[in-house]
This record gives sequence, structure tokens and C-alpha cells, in this order.
Amino acid sequence: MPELAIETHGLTKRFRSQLAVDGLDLAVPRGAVFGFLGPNGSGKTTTIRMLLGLVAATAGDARLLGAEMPRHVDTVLPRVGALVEGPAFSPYLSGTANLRRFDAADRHAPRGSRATRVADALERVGLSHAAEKKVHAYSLGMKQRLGLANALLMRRELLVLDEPTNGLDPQGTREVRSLIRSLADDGTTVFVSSHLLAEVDQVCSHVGVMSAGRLVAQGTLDEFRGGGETRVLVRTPDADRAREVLARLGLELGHGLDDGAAAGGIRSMTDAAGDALVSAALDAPGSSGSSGDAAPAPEAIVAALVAAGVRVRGFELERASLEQRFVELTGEGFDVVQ
Ligand SMILES: Nc1ncnc2c1ncn2[C@@H]1O[C@H](COP(=O)(O)OP(=O)(O)OP(=O)(O)O)[C@@H](O)[C@H]1O
Repeated sequence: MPELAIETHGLTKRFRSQLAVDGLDLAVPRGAVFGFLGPNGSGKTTTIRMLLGLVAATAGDARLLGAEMPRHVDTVLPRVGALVEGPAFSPYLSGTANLRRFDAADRHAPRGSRATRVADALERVGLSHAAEKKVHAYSLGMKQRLGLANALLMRRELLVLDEPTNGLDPQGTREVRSLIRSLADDGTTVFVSSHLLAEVDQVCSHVGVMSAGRLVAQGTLDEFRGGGETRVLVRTPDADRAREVLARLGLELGHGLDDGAAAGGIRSMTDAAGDALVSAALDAPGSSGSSGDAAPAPEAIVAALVAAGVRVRGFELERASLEQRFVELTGEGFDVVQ
């Protein structure tokens, strides 16, 4: 069995003068829940459409479950469940009747167990109560759930979900998250595009970040976070002395937390008790700060602060949040919905 569920090399899509996807080298390991992130228009949907053989690539190649696409589309797609821009449900049929039609169109789906399969899929996405309702009376969220149910009709090795929580309320979003988790627990690889960092943070094992058609980062969630800077936060009434010590240790002052305040000429924040929160970047990637020296250990920082007479009332190491990393990589804000 190939180790990668999805693998692309130089995958490119050009629409007339627009380069929508530019030389993508994706590597999605089997068993991963891969969060495919990116701002609007960064090329996520186009990539997914190429992966599924819905649109032809301009250049490059893609393999799904070890087989070249779109050449092996007939043998590969039955092993892949997909939710892409809502399938064309018939509005005047019920949810159940729509799913039966889709199931009947799948020649790999045994007819005898169709009714059970459809009922199970509706149950998994929390739509049993509306199973017999006509789809034109469904809300956007319900249609989205029906699309998901359609992707879940058969057990699949790979699920490709384009923005599965679009149109869902917070409760629906939580349900989709736990559904993804349970699918992953069963060994299904899940490739999910999303705007929602919180979603990715909570369910994904791997992340890929798109920006303007290019894949600017990919790896495990830990690697992704680890690539960002770690900040040291010191709570102390002796802010000036603390800053001197941190600077002496080669740390770069005034990162992150202080940035906003620094614009107003303040380099730290003071609380009601008179303690200031001084922040500095430890091992900022690409920082010119400490001329390539290894960052000092946290205990060495605390010892140096104490030795210099700084009253350390709080000390914390804070890793970059996913959102900070995303902004660092794409230069764009993120649509953060918790
Ligand atoms: N059929 C098409 N014809 C022309 N341009 C297109 C077509 N499909 C997509 N594009 C362009 O390609 C770029 C990437 O679009 P795509 O839909 O893949 O981005 P996305 O990351 O999925 O965005 P969103 O999060 O808004 O869905 C956009 O600039 C879009 O306008």
C-alpha cells in the first residue's frame, strides 16, 4: 500500500491569464487528517477539483491512493468519498430519496443494503429527523449535512471535503469535527479544506497552507506550530531591568504581545498590581538577533533574571498560535471563527 493517500508534483492550473494553482507538491500521508488552509481565492477548491479529476490540470501530476489521476479515475473514485460544492440534489425529492439515487448510480454499492446504508449515513450527520423532508425545504446547513451523508454512503479509504462546515452553526460544526475524528479513528484518511483555524487545530494531524496559488507550508500540526516563534513572557515589577537581561541573552524584545503597544511607544503592559508583562522572542525563525547561537534554556533565562535582581512573578513560554503562523506565512488575516 502506498504511504501517501494524496501526492502531487508540480500540479498547476491556469485559467486564461490567471494562475490559480502554481506548482503544488502535496504529500498527504495515509491515515492523516490533513487540513488544507488558505484565504479566499488561494486555490483550494481548484486543487480539490483537479485531485478528483473534475477539472484537468494545466501541468504536473497527481496520485490518489497510489494511482495516477485522472487516468485511473474509474478505479480510484469508488474508494474516495467527496464533498465538493454540494452535489446536485433534486429539490423536490426527500433527503432519503436523493441519497438512494446517488447510491444507485454507484455500481459498487450493493442494492440489497441500500436502505440501511442511506439511513445510517443520514443518522451519522444528524439528519434522520429530516430524512423524509423535501430538500427544497432544507436549510443551507442541512444541505451541507446531506452532502456529507452522500460522501459517507460507502466506507471509503479517503474522504475529500471542501469546506464541510460551510453554512453550519457552531453545534453543526462541532458535530462535523467529531464525525471527522471518528472517521479518522476508523482509519480513513481525511483531506479537508477550511477557513476555520479552530476546526483545523482541533481535528487535524497535518496542515497545508495555500497562499495565492502556492503551497507555502505543509507538515504535521506540531511541525507547523514549531516553525513559528516561541515567546518568553515575564511578569515583573522590574520591567526595565528584565528587558536589559533578556537583550543581553540575545533575545529579541518587543515581539508579538508588545507590537501593538510598541506602536504607542510602550514596550510592555502593566497590570493593576504594577507588574509589567515583558515579552521577547526566543528562537524567532530568521531572526538576526543572536547570530545563530542556540537560544538559552528557559531555566537559564529565569536564573539570569533572578541573578540580576529582577523579581520574577510569572514566567511563560508561549508558542505561536496557528493564527499567528498563518498570518506570518500568507501575510493575510484569517477568518477566525471559533
Ligand atoms: N472556472 C474558473 N475560471 C476562471 N477562474 C477561476 C475558475 N475557478 C477558479 N478561478 C480562480 O482561481 C483562483 C482560485 O480559486 P479557488 O476557488 O480554487 O480558491 P479557493 O481557495 O477555493 O477560494 P475560496 O476559499 O473562496 O473557495 C481564484 O482567483 C478564482 O477566481
